Amino acid sequence: MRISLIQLDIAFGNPDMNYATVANKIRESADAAPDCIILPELWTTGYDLTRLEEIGDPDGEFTKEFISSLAKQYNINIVAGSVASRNASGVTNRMFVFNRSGELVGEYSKLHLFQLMDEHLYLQPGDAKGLFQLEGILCAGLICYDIRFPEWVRTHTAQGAEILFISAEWPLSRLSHWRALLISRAIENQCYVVACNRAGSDPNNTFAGHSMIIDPWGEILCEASEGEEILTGNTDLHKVREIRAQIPIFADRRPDLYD
Ligand SMILES: NC(=O)CCC(=O)C(=O)O
Repeated sequence: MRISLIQLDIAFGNPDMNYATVANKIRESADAAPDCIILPELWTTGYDLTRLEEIGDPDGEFTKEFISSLAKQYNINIVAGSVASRNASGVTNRMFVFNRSGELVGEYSKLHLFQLMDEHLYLQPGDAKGLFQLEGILCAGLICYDIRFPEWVRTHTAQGAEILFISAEWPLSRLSHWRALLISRAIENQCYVVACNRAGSDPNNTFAGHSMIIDPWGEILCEASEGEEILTGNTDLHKVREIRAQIPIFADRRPDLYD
């Protein structure tokens, strides 16, 4: 699968501007003929958390229609990062995944809320895994802080996920953690890690960029710089199967003793 990661700056609290930017970036990405595109976390609003009741997308409906039509128009699978999706019980940080026909094939709400950026004050946590199929490949969607929870990531790969799609707004001050955690998740799960971060700053943070694709041996196949960039790379699923056969960690696990 050929994948483009759209590492963009996000206009703080300005969904209209962000939808327009994303439509342009997806059009631009299509030139590299990717099978799949991924966007960063909370790309419609950024971390304008105090205004999410006002600017969050009701049930994610506008975002779903918007992304579905772009997926169809360009014949590309889209892992649509995450958006603030609001309903009667609150706002979730929610990822939507569309296939080339514009069908919704996956949804995931961020499970672990990041207190350092006040998420626990404004967001409701998810309660379900982020597994979905794209082009016959079992994939998992995760959001930013989730990568600090290897036990959560493992529940997806133990069920067979071969590509982890991670959308993030990860600050520059912890860039070393971002890189180390992503490489670790790839090695320990023997899977591809496709991690799309944002660029730029908001009133509270400067973000790291450094989106990347990591192979199941832990090698970084491509890595963006700090600024806005569209990064494209290829995954080869044979590599996942070869490494899982060579070092059979899933067969050798002892989950009966892990609690
Ligand atoms: N948006 C996030 O979840 C940020 C997570 C983060 O920065 C971390 O260090 O973890």
